[in-house]
Amino acid sequence: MKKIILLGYMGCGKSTIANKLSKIIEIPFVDLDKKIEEKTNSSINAIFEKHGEIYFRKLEREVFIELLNSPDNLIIGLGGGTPCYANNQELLKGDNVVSVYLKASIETLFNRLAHNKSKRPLIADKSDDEMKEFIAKHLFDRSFYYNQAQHKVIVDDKTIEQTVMDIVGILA
Ligand SMILES: Nc1ncnc2c1ncn2[C@@H]1O[C@H](COP(=O)(O)OP(=O)(O)O)[C@@H](O)[C@H]1O
Ligand SMILES: O=C(O)C1=C[C@@H](OP(=O)(O)O)[C@@H](O)[C@H](O)C1
Ligand SMILES: [Mg+2]
Repeated sequence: MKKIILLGYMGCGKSTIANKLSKIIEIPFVDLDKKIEEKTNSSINAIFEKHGEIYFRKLEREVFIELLNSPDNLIIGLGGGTPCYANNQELLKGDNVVSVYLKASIETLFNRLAHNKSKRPLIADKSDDEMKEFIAKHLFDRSFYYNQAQHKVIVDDKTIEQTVMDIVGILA
């Protein structure tokens, strides 16, 4: 069954866009982070705090594979790091998978994340200056993995609706 996968850096809009896309194309949306939180009955912050990032990455891969193997058509919103660990990028190449990279500039990401960092353990404690540098370096490191996606949509200066319609166009 078809899986539409949205990937990209924290704050690029995976969760927001997937939610809206789901309503338009009438395919259910599952947010990988939310699924992990439901399964563990624990927040992403608490998982990082109690068990560390490596434990989270194992869990993330397990739950991602579980979703890919589900018999339903699904839109899956990944976490920002999902394609960058444990060879998960290979899972983006399956026959029934359509993967879309939501590509945002450092500036867009900074503007969105500056007020939305408390639930993101990798940046929660960073000052504005630290964040800018962190995002720039981290995005550079991760871009190799994001660019493995089959499709790319630039999200800078677009409304949620415009980005959703770009994806609808790709899926047509
Ligand atoms: N044009 C836009 N497209 C997507 N998100 C936007 C846009 N403008 C503002 N935002 C905000 O940016 C944030 C994106 O966060 P989120 O959807 O959680 O991203 P991700 O899941 O990729 O980390 C949300 O707070 C959303 O409301
Ligand atoms: O980039 C990352 O490594 C992470 C991104 C987060 O998801 P969002 O991209 O939805 O914020 C979440 O999975 C976790 O905090 C780690
Ligand atoms: Mg998200």
